[in-house]
Amino acid sequence: MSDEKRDAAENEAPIPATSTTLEDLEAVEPISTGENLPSGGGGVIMVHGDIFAAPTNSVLIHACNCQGSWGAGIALAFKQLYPAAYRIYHNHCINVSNPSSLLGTTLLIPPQPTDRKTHWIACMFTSVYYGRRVDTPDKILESTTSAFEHFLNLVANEETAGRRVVGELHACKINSGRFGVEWERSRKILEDGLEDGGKGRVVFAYEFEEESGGAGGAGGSSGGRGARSGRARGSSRGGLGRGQQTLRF
Ligand SMILES: Nc1ncnc2c1ncn2[C@@H]1O[C@H](COP(=O)(O)OP(=O)(O)OC[C@H]2O[C@H](OP(=O)(O)O)[C@H](O)[C@@H]2O)[C@@H](O)[C@H]1O
Repeated sequence: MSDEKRDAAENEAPIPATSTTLEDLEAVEPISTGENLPSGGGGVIMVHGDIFAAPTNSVLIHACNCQGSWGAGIALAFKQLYPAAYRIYHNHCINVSNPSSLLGTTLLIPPQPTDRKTHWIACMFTSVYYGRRVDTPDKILESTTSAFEHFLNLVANEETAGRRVVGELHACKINSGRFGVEWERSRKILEDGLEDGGKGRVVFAYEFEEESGGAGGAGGSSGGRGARSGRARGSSRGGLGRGQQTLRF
């Protein structure tokens, strides 16, 4: 589908207030035991499961373009599950005179009372555009570095302000689907960012198996039902080095 057609389709697509997807989601209970956390220093811990089942008040981190569309991949699932947060993201993008000025920044959206799940959403602007006009991997990684630094500052500011609870940090394998950047390269940037300014924080990053028509794969499918079309794999605990543990959510 051309970018123009996709934009038009996205504008027409209704955002469901309730759906089977949302009902299903209510049944997903996170299992976060806190086992296998690195002692002392923070880092990235791989987990198996569904990011949308993260504990209440968690921050869900994903990569975004600067055009104000959550039209495909996991972003489409965010749009369906958090319509109020989507409107904040969309307005944030269309209210700047030059969308590319958002590149390398993060928008941290607090939990919205009208959204069904109490999650923060962190939108890391890592490419100006999407589809055929997506930035190069090197440029995306450069933007990821500054966006993640910005993100950690925003979290620290929220904690200092103390108005709202900022819970665990949970990320999908940012940039590794439609943006086409090898996950390990983005993971390294998160690790380095946490080492520099993470204050011992941990980011849980999700291994997520796609079923056909799911969100993954660079330049892949149109997204279908978005992230909910995938399924969690079984967990494996213990016996792994730091940064290689797997937990199940
Ligand atoms: N429920 C779930 N739980 C946990 N992990 C899940 C999941 N569902 C999918 N994943 C995984 O999440 C990773 C990211 O894969 P994606 O292709 O989505 O994102 P990306 O970061 O490469 O690219 C961003 C652009 O895609 C979007 O669409 P728009 O352009 O806005 O329309 C954005 O806005 C950007 O533009 C892949 O590993 C998926 O397996």
